[in-house]
Amino acid sequence: MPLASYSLGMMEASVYAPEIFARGLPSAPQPAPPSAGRIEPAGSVSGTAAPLLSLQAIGLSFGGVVALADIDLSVQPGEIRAIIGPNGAGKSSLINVISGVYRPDRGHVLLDGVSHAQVPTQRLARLGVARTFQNLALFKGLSVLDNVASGLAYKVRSNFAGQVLGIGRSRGEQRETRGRADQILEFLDLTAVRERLVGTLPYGLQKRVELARALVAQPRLLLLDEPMAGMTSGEKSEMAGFVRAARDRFATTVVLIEHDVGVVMGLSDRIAVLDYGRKIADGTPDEVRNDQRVIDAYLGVASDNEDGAGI
Ligand SMILES: Nc1ncnc2c1ncn2[C@@H]1O[C@H](COP(=O)(O)OP(=O)(O)OP(=O)(O)O)[C@@H](O)[C@H]1O
Repeated sequence: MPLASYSLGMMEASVYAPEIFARGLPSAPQPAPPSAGRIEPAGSVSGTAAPLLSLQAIGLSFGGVVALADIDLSVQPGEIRAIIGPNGAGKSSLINVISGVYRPDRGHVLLDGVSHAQVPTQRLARLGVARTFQNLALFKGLSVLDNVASGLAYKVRSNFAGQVLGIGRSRGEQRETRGRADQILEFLDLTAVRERLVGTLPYGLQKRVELARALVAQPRLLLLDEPMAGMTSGEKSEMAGFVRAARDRFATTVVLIEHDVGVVMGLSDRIAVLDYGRKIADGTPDEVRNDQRVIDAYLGVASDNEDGAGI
């Protein structure tokens, strides 16, 4: 069986190149994206550029359970790419393979066309990849600002605890980190809750704080694991607007898995559909919506979709 590999090598070289972090946060943040209403279709993404992320023949099993079988996926720079599918289809497994949490049994994950073995989370951040989690992974007893600042902990010399307590190696570092965090808070309309302990915020706002923490490092690739899970329909529209705004503002490539197919259809440039660990469709929202295999896979599971939006 060929060794699985994870491909990030060139990414590492390029992550230190000025163009990635030199994009800079917005000096004058744009107004917050629309908080409700239908999301306009995503802007066009070139299909001819070299993919930022590409999965080749990924296979993953847990004992006798095949979670992923022969999955190919290509993600273009600047694209919002969704992965959907019924329960147990393999979505979480796939995002865990992309983010290096799982090592696939076979296949390759390539970033910028280069392959590496499984990458620890800390190193992923250095390579320009950030993610959010299905179940929030925030420091509930810390402020919103400190949580967002923690998204930059990997790139400063002083450690995170030192920064929070103000005893880090460099006060300048601390100022810069907080300045960046403040800019992202403003961008995501979170400034009003800057000093609140995260655990005291409503769930929808906590999800947005997690997005802020992932975004603060301006990742090239942002992986969102069910970013709208547990939200009301208004909160979902708002979150979708923020994801779109983040892509547009920072040119971040987004890969997301999400149960609410209605939201995904309005937000994504392209959608891959998994069923029983296999990719059964891949295309634009319209192509996917009209694909008979997708319709069949979702028959009988429409109640999973809170809004009953169907496909
Ligand atoms: N850690 C694990 N151990 C054993 N089996 C697992 C594990 N993780 C996933 N599986 C199995 O792999 C298959 C794919 O699961 P996965 O969680 O990736 O699907 P999913 O599409 O994310 O599902 P859901 O929408 O319910 O979260 C399922 O059959 C699941 O039971």
